[in-house]
Amino acid sequence: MSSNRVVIFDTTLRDGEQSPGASMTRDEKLRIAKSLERLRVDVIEAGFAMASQGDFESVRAIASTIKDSTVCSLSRALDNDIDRAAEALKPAASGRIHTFIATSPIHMQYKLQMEPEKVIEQSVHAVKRARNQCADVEFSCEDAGRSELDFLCRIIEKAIDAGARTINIPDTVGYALPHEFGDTIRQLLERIPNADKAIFSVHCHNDLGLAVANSLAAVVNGARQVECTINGLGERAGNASLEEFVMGLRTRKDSLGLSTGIQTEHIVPASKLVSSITGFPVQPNKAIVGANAFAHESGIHQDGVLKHRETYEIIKAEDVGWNTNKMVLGKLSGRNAFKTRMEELGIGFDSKEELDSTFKKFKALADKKREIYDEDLQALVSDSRTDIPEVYKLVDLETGSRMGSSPEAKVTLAVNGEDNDVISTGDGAVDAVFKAIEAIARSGAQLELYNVKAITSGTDSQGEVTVRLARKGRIVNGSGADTDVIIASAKAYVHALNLLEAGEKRNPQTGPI
Ligand SMILES: CC(=O)SCCNC(=O)CCNC(=O)[C@H](O)C(C)(C)COP(=O)(O)OP(=O)(O)OC[C@H]1O[C@@H](n2cnc3c(N)ncnc32)[C@H](O)[C@@H]1OP(=O)(O)O
Ligand SMILES: CC(C)C(=O)C(=O)O
Ligand SMILES: [Mg+2]
Repeated sequence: MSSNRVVIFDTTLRDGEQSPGASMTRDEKLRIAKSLERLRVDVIEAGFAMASQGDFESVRAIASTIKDSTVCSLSRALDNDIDRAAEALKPAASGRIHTFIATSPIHMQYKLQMEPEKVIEQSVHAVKRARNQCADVEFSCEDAGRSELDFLCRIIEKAIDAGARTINIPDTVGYALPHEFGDTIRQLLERIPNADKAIFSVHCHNDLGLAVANSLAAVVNGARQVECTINGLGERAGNASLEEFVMGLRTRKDSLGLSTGIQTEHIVPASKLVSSITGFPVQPNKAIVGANAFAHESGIHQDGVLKHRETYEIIKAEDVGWNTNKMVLGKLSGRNAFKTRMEELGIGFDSKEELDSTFKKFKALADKKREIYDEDLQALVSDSRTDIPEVYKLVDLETGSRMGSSPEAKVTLAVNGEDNDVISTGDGAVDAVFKAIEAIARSGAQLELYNVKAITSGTDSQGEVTVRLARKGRIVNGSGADTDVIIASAKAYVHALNLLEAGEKRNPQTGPI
């Protein structure tokens, strides 16, 4: 392996599972392990064999199935733990025992209640015992981020002599700052005489949101394995996120000169699988795998991306497994994105004026509605393209409802350009509106059908109303759309009246117009 290659050690199934509420069954872990193998993760930490019979069986099942990644089990620096890990890993094509012990003064004194010399002695014993059963042994100095450098140098030198081939420096409580952590790695590599006999690894937690930054600082200073998890899952605030670290390295190869073996186009499917199995949703603005990571809503950005993608994107969505980037139409969008989306829907514009007037309607709708869907756009155009004379025009509408009394509607309807006001009551607000319109129009038409449909889901959805009116053997379907369903109903009724006036005929054989 080249010295510029960083080993990716995924611990979603071990540290990731330590996220409260993220525990996984054996079969779920196996599915995730297969997806990690597809990603070409170098090492999969499958669990902590000593933790429970279930975890032992998960490690064993993964060790029996996975062929292209090394399968690893965690163990304390205790004989029984190590033996249990070795037992679980027996079927592995390539297995690793990962043994650890805390090295910080606070952990040694209060948690382990052991003298530092005893910690060194127990580590050496543990590494040797692990090496007797497995060629690939990793040793971790838990809470290295708060350990004394001299002590780290001493214990690591002895662990390497005992046979550890990977030395992991965890920032267990996410305390380190990138410049400090990078410096620790550099000093360890410089000061430990046998450092060249092992790969130095880091395992960073995200308590200060610095896990990926610290991991990057570590590889810049010579670490060549990074422990991470899909979606940044892990104890407390989580571990360094695999997708962010890997894409950081890949995107900034110009500056870092380092690479991994990860097949990045499998990142998003892996993220979705982990999220669905654990029930931990991915926040929309999460880098790389969040739903908004490649979405553009504002007009200036959309225009830039449409002209040249790299103006606002440093990664191609397809490279990490999204189908494509996306333009989200909303009140901040501009003409270029609007026109492009309409063209994708097969809707062209004959003139700039037509584009401008439809765009104006789109902006008015977007002011009322948070997200505009394709169906909204289609409704917008069909509303504005029905080419009929406007004998009736809805000018204003006011409704009032109170429990225990009939709703009231005040409608202002222009007939051939002349405004008329009427107030009506009805069995419901819509009935009151229709009665008010009829009181002015006196169309003599029969209401044959009234239908409301939410064009999209959500309470801010546009309601699309269809009103079918019949008069003297003619039947017409009027339609109207609005985020206010009462207004949509009034628009649909008036549209139907105009269709009747336009004399569009019903062919009884072919159904309504
Ligand atoms: C930083 C990390 O992520 S470390 C990994 C954390 N993950 C887990 O703990 C999940 C799995 N853990 C478990 O299922 C259980 O804690 C077990 C099975 C490992 C141990 O359970 P128990 O025997 O009941 O011990 P308990 O969890 O209460 O306490 C841990 C013991 O291990 C000791 N210990 C902790 N780390 C180590 C270590 N690396 N090497 C040796 N002993 C250790 C503690 O000092 C304590 O010993 P004590 O009981 O003599 O005081
Ligand atoms: C067991 C070790 C590597 C760990 O998870 C930590 O220190 O955070
Ligand atoms: Mg950890």
